[in-house]
Amino acid sequence: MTDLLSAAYPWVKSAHVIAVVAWMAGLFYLPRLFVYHVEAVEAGSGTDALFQTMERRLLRAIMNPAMIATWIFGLCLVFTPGIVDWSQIWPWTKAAGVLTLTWLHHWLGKRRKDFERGENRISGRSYRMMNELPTLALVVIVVSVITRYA
Ligand code: HEM
Repeated sequence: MTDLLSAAYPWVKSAHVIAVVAWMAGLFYLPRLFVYHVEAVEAGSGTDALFQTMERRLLRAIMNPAMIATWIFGLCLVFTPGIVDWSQIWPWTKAAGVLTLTWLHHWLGKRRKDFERGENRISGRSYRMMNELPTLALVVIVVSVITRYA
């Protein structure tokens, strides 16, 4: 099994980064849709229904599969011999960033259901602030994997 993972390493890493890009696109875009949904759309209108469709499809067709693929390929990389040394710091800072993004994904999924029920309680300003979280996590993750500081 570990031989297979070593042989597939460049392909698995490529698939991992492709999945990451798709996931990040959704994590940046969904809270931005929520900002406009709160600030510019009247509840119960046709535009409300259109936003709900865009939000549901973004989450189901892109973000959920991309998050799952990122995790599966990422864990394959973790189990590839010689790639991760847990005595170093970078895997832990990366893990903190990844857990933050995974939490944000689930939080956004719950807020999408609130919009669907017409029960959103969160302001556009708060969604704007949440929109900064993926940027912060991305900086931590990319610096961790690229610099691989001790
Ligand atoms: C979901 C759980 C994740 C796991 C278990 C995971 C694990 C890994 C591992 C073990 C590597 C291989 C490092 C190497 O070959 O040097 C890697 C590479 C990489 N990961 Fe992740 N990762 C995850 C999520 C993410 C996320 C969310 C991002 C970006 C936001 C990301 C960005 C990258 C990049 C850019 C590389 C390539 C680094 C390089 O080749 O130097 N990963 N990942």
